Amino acid sequence: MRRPLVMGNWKMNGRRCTAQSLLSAVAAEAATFSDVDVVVCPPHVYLGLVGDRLGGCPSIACGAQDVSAYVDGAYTGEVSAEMARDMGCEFAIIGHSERRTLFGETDGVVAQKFARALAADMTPVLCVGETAEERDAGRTREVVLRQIDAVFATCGARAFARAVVAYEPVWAIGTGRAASPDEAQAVHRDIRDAVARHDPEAAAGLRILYGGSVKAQNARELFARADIDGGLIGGASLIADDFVGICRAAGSGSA
Ligand SMILES: O=C(CO)COP(=O)(O)O
Repeated sequence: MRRPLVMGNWKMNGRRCTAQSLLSAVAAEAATFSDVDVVVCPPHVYLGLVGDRLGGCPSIACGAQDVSAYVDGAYTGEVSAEMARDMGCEFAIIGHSERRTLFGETDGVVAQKFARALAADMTPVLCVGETAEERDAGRTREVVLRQIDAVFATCGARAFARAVVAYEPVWAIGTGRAASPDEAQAVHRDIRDAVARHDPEAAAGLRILYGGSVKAQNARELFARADIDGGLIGGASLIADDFVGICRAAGSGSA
């Protein structure tokens, strides 16, 4: 019922030439994952280039890694949701743990950005997840639900009617240590139940991605779980063969 979604978050990596060759290699294989929605999220400065390149490949969409909490105005260095939308972005990653920890984004700021993405007619991809310390203290559920609730508080009960959630345990990002399929599934279930308490219809259709050390080797087992609807991929999204393998693993075709 929920169409699988795989997103590549390039983070602050690449140059024009590597972006072009990566996109060409992924686009050339697009027919092998035609039952999966695929989105690439380059650094803002390369959005135009990526948009131009994807013009010939309608099955791969473009997303922003972040948007400003403000609308257009005197905010030096910021990029508004409206600008990202104007450059062809259909999705916006919101509240990635690197933004939360390295750039001090609070739940309140994250909720504001989520609202801006919606207002700009983009699909916000809300990242949630606990740190290693929080996990060790048995606080995973509490932390993740607090992050979800902050968005409901700002955006209202229908906040997730057109949105995606990405569960990215902080301890799994870039460490080579992914959550086990069972562990991830349990958190995804908690997230869907939490959304259902406000909006049962949105919860049923909500795509919940898993992120954190997803590779072509572990993707299929993760995506096979009932509430894992795809992945948000960091490092492996920079390597064409790996990213293509993950996209195929999300679909019904063979890897
Ligand atoms: O942070 C991530 C995607 O947003 C995950 O990164 P890795 O896939 O490199 O662990």
